[in-house]
Amino acid sequence: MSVNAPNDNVLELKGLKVRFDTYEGLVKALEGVNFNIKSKETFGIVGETGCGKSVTAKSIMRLISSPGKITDGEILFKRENNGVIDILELSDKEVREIRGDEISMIFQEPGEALNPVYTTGYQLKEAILSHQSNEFLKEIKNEIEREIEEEDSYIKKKLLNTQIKLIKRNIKKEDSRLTKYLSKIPLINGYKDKLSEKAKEKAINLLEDVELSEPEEIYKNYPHELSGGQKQRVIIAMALSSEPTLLTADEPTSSLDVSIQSKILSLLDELKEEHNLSILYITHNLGVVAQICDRVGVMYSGRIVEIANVNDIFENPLHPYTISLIEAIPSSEKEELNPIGGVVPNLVNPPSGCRFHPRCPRANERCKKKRPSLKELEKDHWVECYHSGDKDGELN
Ligand SMILES: Nc1ncnc2c1ncn2[C@@H]1O[C@H](COP(=O)(O)OP(=O)(O)OP(=O)(O)O)[C@@H](O)[C@H]1O
Repeated sequence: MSVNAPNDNVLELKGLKVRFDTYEGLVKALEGVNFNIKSKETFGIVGETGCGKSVTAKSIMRLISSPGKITDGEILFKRENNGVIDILELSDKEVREIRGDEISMIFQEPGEALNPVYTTGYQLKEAILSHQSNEFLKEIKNEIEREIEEEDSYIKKKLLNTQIKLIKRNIKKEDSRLTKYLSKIPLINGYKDKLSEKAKEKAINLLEDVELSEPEEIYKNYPHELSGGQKQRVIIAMALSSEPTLLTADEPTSSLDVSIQSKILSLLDELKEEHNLSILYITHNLGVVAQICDRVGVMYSGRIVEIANVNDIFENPLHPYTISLIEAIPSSEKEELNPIGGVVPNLVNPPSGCRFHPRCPRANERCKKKRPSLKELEKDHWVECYHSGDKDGELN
């Protein structure tokens, strides 16, 4: 299904709601999330633990499983052919075609995403072949056709022609007994080695792209032989192997030490340019937001409460929650983090009206009764607060 939304957005979330049916009651995890990601930008989602960052990322990939359910909203995604689809309207098969292909993801724990039993090279090659084997098979077919033109031996020509027939069957994913049988005959399955060589070549290039020195060595290593930073670079290489349009990154550096974290962020920034990527970057760390994001959405208790360019968020925060988050950053390494007063709301019985009102220094009766809507108070600066922009008045 194609939806018309002609603009520069790669992704647009509209009114997304997610619920978890638990023994404690219905967890209202996302309560109408709205934001967009433009082509080739890094959009950050920042907020305290439990506010709904990961649930948002998982919803985009349709990875919310029982007891969770997406109950409302739209997730509009601009495909490589420029058609816009609502991910929530797709069949499971259609979603699988997009997930890990046009939309890739990297997660917090690099170790968990790699299989300890296989070498990194094998895993990377498999990832490449799962998306690109047809492209490689077509290249190999053309190469064999050129070989046939130069070949004098009748028998060799015959064998090469049989290889071409087999390649065509593989491109069409014909899984017949004949295909399986022919694929086992050494004289006509030479294309398999060529396919493997092409995937290896691409894997080594990707390992170079993610700036791993000695990529040939890394290719042969098992995951346990790599450091945390090296593993995360391999994961990024795997995520890029399908040449995605959108990369979702859920706290991918939080388990790494600070200097490696910073290098990975710089790498992602470079890769965004080289690979024409848009990135959704999820973090609870405003320092990370400052380093990597172009725009940011501040999330509180299942709502995006402020969206702005990264400079505006730091220099002119308008929502009282964003202001508290920024004030919580210690001004020197010696200083402790200043925690935000109050507690993160219970999502089974969330506060009425604006969910931040119990912790907000500016809350009044109106905030308790009715939730404000997200409004553009300054150019490209959206805020969901009755008091933002004017310390005394009520603008919204
Ligand atoms: N499988 C689940 N079952 C029940 N509730 C869930 C489940 N997954 C998430 N939730 C609820 O959804 C809310 C949002 O969770 P989410 O993982 O998105 O938070 P987060 O902002 O990513 O936090 P963190 O930074 O700690 O990862 C949580 O408060 C939790 O109550």
